Amino acid sequence: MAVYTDVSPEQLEAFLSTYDLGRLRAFKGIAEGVENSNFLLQTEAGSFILTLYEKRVNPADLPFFIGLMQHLAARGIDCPQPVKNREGVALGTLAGRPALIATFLYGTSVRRPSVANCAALGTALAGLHRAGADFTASSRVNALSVPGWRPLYEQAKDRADTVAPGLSALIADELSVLEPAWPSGLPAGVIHADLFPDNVFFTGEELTGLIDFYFACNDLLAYDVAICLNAWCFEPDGAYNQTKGRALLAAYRTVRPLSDQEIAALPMLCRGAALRFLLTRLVDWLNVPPGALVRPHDPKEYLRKLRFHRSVTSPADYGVAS
Ligand SMILES: Nc1ncnc2c1ncn2[C@@H]1O[C@H](COP(=O)(O)OP(=O)(O)O)[C@@H](O)[C@H]1O
Ligand SMILES: N[C@@H](CCOP(=O)(O)O)C(=O)O
Repeated sequence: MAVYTDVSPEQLEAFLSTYDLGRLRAFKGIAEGVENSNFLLQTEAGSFILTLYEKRVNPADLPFFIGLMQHLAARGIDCPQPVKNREGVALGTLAGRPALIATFLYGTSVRRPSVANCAALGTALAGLHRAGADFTASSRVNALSVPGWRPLYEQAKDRADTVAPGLSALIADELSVLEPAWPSGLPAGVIHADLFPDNVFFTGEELTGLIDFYFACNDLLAYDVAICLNAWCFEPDGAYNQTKGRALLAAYRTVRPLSDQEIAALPMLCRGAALRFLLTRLVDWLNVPPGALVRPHDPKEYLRKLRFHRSVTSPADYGVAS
């Protein structure tokens, strides 16, 4: 569950009184999510999401995340729109935490994405990349790109083999391949960087919302595509589903073409994306605080994906032709 900070009705009423959202009708904590405390608010003006930012979010990054959501929403992307208080300010403080009220998005996330869901995701991802192209008000370095991986490995290497035999050596080998060969010079811009199925809402087959922009940053656009191929196109048995990959990539390319260089780099980018999530999951898995209510994500899922990418010989294996 993800409510780390309790908020009393009195605190919330006082906070809400600085907004033009009417009186509070109801509020409840949201169990999903792992990073921040989220609440569903019902006020006289409708439904909203209240987020209290917890320890892993750097307050210095909040203007980037909030500015980005405002920018994307203004360009027609279905993402949470930060709500400003009567003084025109979106970011406030509640229960000692930085706090944001944002618009509520309708729809539900899918557990097992279909081919049609993958295609819709590809279209939405390319739309997000295009809409973010002129977001220049601020920028954010991707702390979880190549330079961030080795420090994570250092934290995990001594105990990695308790998760899977040989894992420590395999990660060391990956780092020695990826660090010197990581693509450069590809088109870059704002990426979501965590557009997993739990962060995408559908109503039927229609994609109705993208949420959780708290890993967004400036990085290679094709790296975001690689993150999504990893998150959307593998089956529960660990097999890559080329039909889903083909649908995702083809839909993406109808909105934002991929260059030959980006396509050629896909195998390396997919490997890197798998390693990035393997590493963060591994560190979290090995450091679950006693009594924690949040269940860490399984690092072995990303180990299986990484093994697939190591066996890839051509971008065509992902369902794309250059
Ligand atoms: N704007 C929104 N509209 C509707 N539901 C939302 C919205 N933002 C968050 N949620 C709900 O809150 C849950 C957790 O949000 P998320 O941003 O993924 O949290 P975390 O960053 O803590 O992982 C989501 O799974 C969703 O159910
Ligand atoms: N998507 C990441 C974990 C981040 O969780 P989120 O709830 O903030 O999307 C993973 O699967 O490892």
